Amino acid sequence: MSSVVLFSKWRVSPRAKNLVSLLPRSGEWLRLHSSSSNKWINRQQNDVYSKEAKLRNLKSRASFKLMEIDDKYKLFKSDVPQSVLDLGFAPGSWSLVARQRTDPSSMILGVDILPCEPPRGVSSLQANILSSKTQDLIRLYFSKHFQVDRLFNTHSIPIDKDHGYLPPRLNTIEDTVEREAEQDNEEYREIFTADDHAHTGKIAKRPIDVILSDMLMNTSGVPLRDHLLSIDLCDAALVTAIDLLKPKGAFVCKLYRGKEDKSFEKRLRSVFDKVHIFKPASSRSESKEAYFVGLKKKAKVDKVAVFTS
Ligand SMILES: C[S@@+](CC[C@H](N)C(=O)[O-])C[C@H]1O[C@@H](n2cnc3c(N)ncnc32)[C@H](O)[C@@H]1O
Repeated sequence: MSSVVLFSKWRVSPRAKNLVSLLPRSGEWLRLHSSSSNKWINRQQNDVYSKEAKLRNLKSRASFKLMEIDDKYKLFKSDVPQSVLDLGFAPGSWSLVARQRTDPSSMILGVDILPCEPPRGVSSLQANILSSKTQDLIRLYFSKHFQVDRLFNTHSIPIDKDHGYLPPRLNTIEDTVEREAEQDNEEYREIFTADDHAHTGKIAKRPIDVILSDMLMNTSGVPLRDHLLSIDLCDAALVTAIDLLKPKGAFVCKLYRGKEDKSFEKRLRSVFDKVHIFKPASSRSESKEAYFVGLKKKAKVDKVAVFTS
């Protein structure tokens, strides 16, 4: 029996008929959709920050938020190389500001769950920050003298007693050289040259100077849901900061505000000596977003205590 015959036997129930009558005709869908898009376009066109971003060839008005944060809290240094991690970097406005405001030999890595071409001079990783494997890849990028064992399963790493979580169980160049005779070298992928290692001398356990997070999923319009999802992303960024940010390092994190603000602020205070909540002038006043800034990361942080006390 063909599907056409089946379809011809289909009857619309009285209840379904009522529902169908509630649906707008196709032109109305179109009008609804186009009126909200028009609103968005008008708002963008009349917005001074959007105009300025266009004039200055910036990717988006979001650049100004980071500029304001940096003007106030001095995150970037133009005279010493820094390592900067930009979480939720797409489309790249913040990474571009970091690139422009840091020393040219700084390392900047953008991470986003979406595929995105990074700005020139910025590296990128397409990954979900909520996956622990992502942290390993970030560590690998900044610890440039490490080599990664291709067969290494990051999910089976034992917990490190020293600082709580994933230890850098990646192979150093010396380890690999020693084992070269007995192992097939094809199992290892060299990320950078041995010269980098000789130059740097020591392997930094926590290699990052500044961690930025502007992560947010599309808001649903249900404030509590959006707030709790935002808290999850902020906590993931904070875990990354506890594990990978240098002592005295700086942290910036966007939070869609709500009832959990205070507890997140408390966690931040147990990791950083100074904590500020900042709403840049370039952030729309009707938006529930604010930026939580942590400065001077403490030298010793007990991650379990941060999340349990
Ligand atoms: C507001 S946009 C960031 C804008 C960016 N700071 C800029 O200036 O161009 C938020 C980004 O967070 C990313 N994001 C959301 N959840 C994420 C997750 N779990 N892991 C990685 N990125 C995520 C989104 O894909 C989105 O690109």
